[in-house]
Amino acid sequence: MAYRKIEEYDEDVTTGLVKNYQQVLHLLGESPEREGLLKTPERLAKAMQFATQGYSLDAKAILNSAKFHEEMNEMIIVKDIELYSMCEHHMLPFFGRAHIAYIPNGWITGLSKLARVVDVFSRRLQVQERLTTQILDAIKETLNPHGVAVVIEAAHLCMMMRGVQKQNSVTTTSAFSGEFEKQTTRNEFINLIQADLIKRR
Ligand SMILES: Nc1nc2c(ncn2[C@@H]2O[C@H](COP(=O)(O)OP(=O)(O)OP(=O)(O)O)[C@@H](O)[C@H]2O)c(=O)[nH]1
Ligand SMILES: [Zn+2]
Repeated sequence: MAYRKIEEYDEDVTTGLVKNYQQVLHLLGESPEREGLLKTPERLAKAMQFATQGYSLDAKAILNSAKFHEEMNEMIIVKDIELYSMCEHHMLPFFGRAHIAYIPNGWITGLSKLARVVDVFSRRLQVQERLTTQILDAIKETLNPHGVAVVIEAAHLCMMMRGVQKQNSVTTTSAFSGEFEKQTTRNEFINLIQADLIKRR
């Protein structure tokens, strides 16, 4: 199933998580019975299922669901796709933006599908490096383009609110295939994602 309505939370998973989160609250010195916390285990159970729904989504099915034949051989870029993921080491959020480009080879996909693929792989326990290559591989394997480029810039809460406590560091990861392994193509992509052609808010 390519799409899943997020209202459909798994009852068994929710029940299991609720029990465990009650215990977590207790171990952290809280009273799960106090008014403000009564529904917190259930809310958290649903929030975590939302944040990990990517496991049940199929990136290739999503890209294939709007795959069109088109003779176009220029670079297509969708940039500034916001993403929220969780690092697999601390289960704390990391968030930022993905920039994706590909050069078609007879097939294009719906632009929104590229953003959906970012969600499919973000909504899991991740490291930023793997997130970057998984997005690239899904596009490469589905569209067989002349090349794919993915750049992700993100801030990691595990480096901000705890641990090394650096508030301003940004991590950039990139993955390139095919034509984007050439310096000139890569530079064109980098220049275009840095350009502000449309004035934003
Ligand atoms: N490569 C990579 N590392 C990440 C990512 N997210 C978090 N980390 C790092 O995972 C590492 C885990 O290191 P450990 O030493 O096992 O954990 P820790 O004792 O909590 O480390 P500190 O965060 O340095 O306090 C840390 O250096 C994190 O910054 C990611 O997306 N990619
Ligand atoms: Zn972390």
